[in-house]
Amino acid sequence: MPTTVSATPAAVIVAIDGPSGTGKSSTSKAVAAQLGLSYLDTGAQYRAITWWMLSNGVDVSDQQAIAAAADKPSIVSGTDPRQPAISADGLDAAGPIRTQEVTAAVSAVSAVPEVRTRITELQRTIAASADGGIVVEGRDIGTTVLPGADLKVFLTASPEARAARRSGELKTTEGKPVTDLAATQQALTARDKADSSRKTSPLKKADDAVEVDTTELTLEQVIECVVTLVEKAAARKAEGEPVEEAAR
Ligand SMILES: Nc1ncnc2c1ncn2[C@@H]1O[C@H](COP(=O)(O)OP(=O)(O)OP(=O)(O)O)[C@@H](O)[C@H]1O
Ligand SMILES: Nc1ccn([C@H]2C[C@H](O)[C@@H](COP(=O)(O)O)O2)c(=O)n1
Repeated sequence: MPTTVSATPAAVIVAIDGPSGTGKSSTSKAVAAQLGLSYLDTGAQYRAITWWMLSNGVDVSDQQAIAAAADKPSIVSGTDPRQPAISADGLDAAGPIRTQEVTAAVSAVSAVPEVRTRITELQRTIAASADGGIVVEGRDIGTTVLPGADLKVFLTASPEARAARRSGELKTTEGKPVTDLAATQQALTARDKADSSRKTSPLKKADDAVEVDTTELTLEQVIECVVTLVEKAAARKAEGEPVEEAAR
């Protein structure tokens, strides 16, 4: 992650969406750190509520049980891009939310409307209190959570590229590296399908989002591209141009 912090001319709200493994988290953290913005990982919030449910005996195959428990845990997110933090009922969830057990259950939990209402409210509150601007990444930020964002970016990449990126970092529950590329790609596309086909707030590119295909780009190139888009959006915002213009 770059260490230089350059000044943005206006406090911008940036929405970064896209399927799994397209580079949303890596890009969002680096862009926020470079431009001195706050950062919110909304996937981590859905993962944290899923982890809480799994740890507290909620049957995650039962939509009604999930809905009934949606308001119970306290989910707290840090917004420092250099030290992302997430807790559920005061317990550090940063490690447990990345296990395969949580990854396998998170699409089902996050599809339940009561969960989405709860987490969306939390996200809007955090974004509204980020006085210096914020980069919020997820699946429905540009379409549902922050439709008035100053800049919307939709990251894509081929399933093969995403699986190759993911397989380098995944661990089994026993702590062994995941080496089966085909299985990784299958799990990733299955999660995308579930996230894109759910009724409430599916994964979807906002009409006014800038699409960036990262398949052939290095992470550094993607970061540079998004930094430029944010700087342009911030300059337009400072000049008082309409929000729709800022997102082009
Ligand atoms: N352009 C790129 N080239 C190569 N590797 C990349 C690129 N972008 C991201 N990566 C790597 O791919 C992996 C997944 O990236 P990241 O976690 O940022 O994706 P994501 O879209 O946030 O995924 P998810 O939605 O599943 O959390 C990381 O190991 C990251 O370093
Ligand atoms: N805005 C969001 C963010 C995430 N989700 C769901 C769908 C994902 O499969 C899951 C985990 O996200 P990740 O950590 O992989 O980015 O959370 C969502 O529905 N809406």
